[in-house]
Amino acid sequence: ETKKGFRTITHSPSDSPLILVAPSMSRSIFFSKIAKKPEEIDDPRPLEYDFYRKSCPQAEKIIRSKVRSLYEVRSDVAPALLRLVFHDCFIEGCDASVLLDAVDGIDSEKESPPNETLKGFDLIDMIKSELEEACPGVVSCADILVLGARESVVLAGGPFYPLQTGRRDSTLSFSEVATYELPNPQNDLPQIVASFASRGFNERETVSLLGAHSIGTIHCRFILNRLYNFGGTDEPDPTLDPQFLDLLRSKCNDSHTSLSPSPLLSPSSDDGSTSRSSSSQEPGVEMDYQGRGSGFGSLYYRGLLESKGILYVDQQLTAEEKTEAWVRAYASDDSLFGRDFARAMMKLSNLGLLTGPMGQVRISCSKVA
Ligand code: HEM
Ligand SMILES: [Ca+2]
Repeated sequence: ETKKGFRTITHSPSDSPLILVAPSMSRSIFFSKIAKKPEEIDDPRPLEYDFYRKSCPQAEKIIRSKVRSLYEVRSDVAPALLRLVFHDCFIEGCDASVLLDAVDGIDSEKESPPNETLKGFDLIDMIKSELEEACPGVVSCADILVLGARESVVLAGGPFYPLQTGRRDSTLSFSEVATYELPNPQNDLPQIVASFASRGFNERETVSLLGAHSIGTIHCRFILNRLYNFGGTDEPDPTLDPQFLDLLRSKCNDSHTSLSPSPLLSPSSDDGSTSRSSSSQEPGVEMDYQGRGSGFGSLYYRGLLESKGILYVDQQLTAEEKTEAWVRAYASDDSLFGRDFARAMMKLSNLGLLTGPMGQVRISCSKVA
């Protein structure tokens, strides 16, 4: 129905009167500015599938192929990008806040103690620079993070999951929040459950997300106390399988204790002995320590059932029946794990949405535009 160049649109059966919209107005502007129900007026624009289809049609393809080509030459690409998205999304949502550098003496999340060993910032920069060449100023760092992590999961043998895009980048870094709200590897089960519940994840989702610990490396500093001096006892963690204890001790020997004076016993204190640049030389244990090849998920959970969890926090998943039941389920059913992990990753990737007109699209992911 046309009336002097205006289309008449009824946007919902119950809504009246009709609203006149100029044909040139984009659908998104129309829906975000005019057609919202009163209680939704301040809501941000929702994410969309292939948000960049007009503004940068190659965006998702560029991200996919760049992650793949980096992965071919560097095996640590997948774990680095997967961990990065968790540390971003868990703190004030998926807004690339974790990527910002400190400025003018204001601390950055990057430098907060739980993020000291985060890797992959250089990878994000490489992906971003290709996108900037193709379509300057269009693709957000927050979208690069979630899409890069999805590609990493697939490359590591995990499930594909659909993701919408259109996230925008924060102008703030939340260093204090990261310090206190990122889970700690020494947390016990009630602490883990409470921490994930605060972000909307139930126990089943929490157990499935920890399946991310199927890939990557754990630096010795995170497990030394379990191996040599558990809870100040001068003894190892009694719940560790004895043979596995020997294997871990062979990779992380006692002399490391004096090299890195247990940041874990005082988790939130920065003892200054650990910098990102040195962590790559630090000894560690491969999550896939037996080199059993691909097996994203089930091998991790089977390890837990054999008391071979590497981090204390991993082994805690078997501490109570309610979560152990999910560990058992995932250990024996790959496709159940794949479905649950995919769904939980989608949920993680949509935490705390920052969409237009809020936030910005950074040009360099480490700096506010
Ligand atoms: C209770 C929750 C969690 C705790 C306490 C935790 C803690 C840790 C710690 C201490 C490391 C070793 C870091 C290092 O040695 O440099 C690690 C590695 C890793 N974490 Fe988690 N994590 C948790 C949940 C998650 C989740 C939900 C994901 C992703 C969905 C994830 C992904 C990873 C990955 C991929 C690595 C390997 C990183 C690499 O090799 O570069 N973690 N985590
Ligand atoms: Ca964030």
